[in-house]
Amino acid sequence: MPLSAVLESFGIALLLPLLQAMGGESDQSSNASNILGIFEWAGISTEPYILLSIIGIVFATKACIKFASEGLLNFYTAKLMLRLKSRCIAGYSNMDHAAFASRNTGHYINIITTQIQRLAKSFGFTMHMAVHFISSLVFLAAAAAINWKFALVAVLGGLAITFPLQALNAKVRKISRETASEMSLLNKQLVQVIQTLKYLIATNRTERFLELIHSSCHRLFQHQYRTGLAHAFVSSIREPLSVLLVILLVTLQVYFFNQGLAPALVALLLLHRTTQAFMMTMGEYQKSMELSGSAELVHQEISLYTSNQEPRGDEIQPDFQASIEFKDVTFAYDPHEASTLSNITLTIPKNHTIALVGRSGAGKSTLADLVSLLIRPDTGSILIDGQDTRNIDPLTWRRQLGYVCQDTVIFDDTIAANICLDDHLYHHDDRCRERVHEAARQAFAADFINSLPMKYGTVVGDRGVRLSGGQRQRLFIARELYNSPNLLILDEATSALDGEAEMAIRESLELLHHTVTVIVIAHRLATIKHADYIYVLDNGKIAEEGPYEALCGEQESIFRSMLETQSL
Ligand SMILES: Nc1ncnc2c1ncn2[C@@H]1O[C@H](COP(=O)(O)OP(=O)(O)OP(=O)(O)O)[C@@H](O)[C@H]1O
Repeated sequence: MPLSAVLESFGIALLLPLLQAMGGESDQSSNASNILGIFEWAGISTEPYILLSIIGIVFATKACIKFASEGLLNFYTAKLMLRLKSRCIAGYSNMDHAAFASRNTGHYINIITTQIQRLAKSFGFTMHMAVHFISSLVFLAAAAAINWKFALVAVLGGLAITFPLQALNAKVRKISRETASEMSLLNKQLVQVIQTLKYLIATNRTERFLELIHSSCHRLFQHQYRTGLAHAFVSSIREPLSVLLVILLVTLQVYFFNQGLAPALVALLLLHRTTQAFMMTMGEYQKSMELSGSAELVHQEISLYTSNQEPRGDEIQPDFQASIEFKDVTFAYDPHEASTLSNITLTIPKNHTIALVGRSGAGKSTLADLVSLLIRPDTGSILIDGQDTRNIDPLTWRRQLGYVCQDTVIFDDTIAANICLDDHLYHHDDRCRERVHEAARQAFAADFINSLPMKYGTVVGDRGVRLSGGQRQRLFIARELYNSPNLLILDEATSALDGEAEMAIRESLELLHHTVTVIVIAHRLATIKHADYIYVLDNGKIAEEGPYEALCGEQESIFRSMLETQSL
């Protein structure tokens, strides 16, 4: 793009011999002679109509270069956005679970959708700024070649206006940071309200949350208004400053310099372009400052996920042939607080069903998260087939797991896609279709699916909003069974089901007995009656353990009191 400034300067400089010829100045300035000399050397006629045609060609070429360079810049801006989005998504998906869970959904949506887009825009403004700055130097150099005194005055004038604008830019930068974090807050509140809207409307509690959203929008409006004002200020002073410089130079020309009219006019024209290019540099700088908060936020985010990548012990890819062992495992979510799990030692033999029971908050789900390697022990070790999980590739391990967690995970897609995660495969692969139907039968979901108007093609809505709680749980179980896992973790997997449905699923799962390893977490003790071995957790420790019948025989035990409260 500076090439277009070179061309424009050349085009303007060509006016010098033209004006001198038209004004009848017989004694041409040395600059005009130099320009004409170049033409004569190249064998090009210096007739006025030839000069005018060349000026036309120069400006047309400049327009083509501008079009091509803008196109290229847009391409690289879009590419930058694409790469950043892909890198962030990949970075988040490989992030340590605890670090990922420390931020809310709104924050991640804000980074990936809005902040990266703003950063890419800021990149575009920075590139424009560099181009305008170089162009202003080119115009200035051309003006200096024609009239160095004018150019010197223009440089001094430019420096004088730069300093006051710096203070304005610092302010814009501060507002930009505030805008970026306000956007995160607004997204967080929006996601929260949208996810809980049904409850909020049903209990008439929308007002408080809408107020929060409204005040966040209001703060954003103020930030936007203030940056807009600063931007308007810089763009509106561009013209008067340029004209002021021209007036100053004309005054100097008349009273002090007293040079030929044609060089003075051409130098003025070039300096006018210099001022404009310089003010555009300032304008683009300010626009990029308006978005600098987003660039800082994305940069922080990249550092955060880079330094919180999940540990990968890639050497060993476990096949799970024998057992999972916990050896004196201790874990705390917060290193400054008491441990959530302490001195856990247990063994889960392959193809056995193990149950974890205990009061709410005892640490059962935390233990399941340790098994899936979502979190890692602070002390002690977890071994799979005798291999320390620190050396194990977590992805290979997780591929063998089925995990029905408490928060039912349903995608806004068809029933079939919710089970096999690939609607196309379901429709084009008979084997896949059979497996989907089989998994639905095992999860006691086939009947309700077949009663739906579109059966397996029914779209279930956002988080399965068009299904009942029990239907969602059965669909979730069907997905995990479809994958034929080696280890199935069922964390309150049947809590939303009626007695009949729970019994049916239990019977289905009993068919898997001794073919799949199962960890069942349940409050209803009837659910775990057929487990091979039961661990009772209390306050993060294993308080009792043994087979169901043995635990039933204990007096004054936690298990016993749970049995009594459930009248079993
Ligand atoms: N992501 C987390 N960050 C911080 N603390 C957590 C987190 N998840 C759980 N906890 C805390 O760890 C403790 C054990 O939680 P956990 O979910 O393992 O209990 P649980 O036995 O499964 O309970 P429930 O039966 O109610 O599901 C609780 O005190 C809980 O507040």
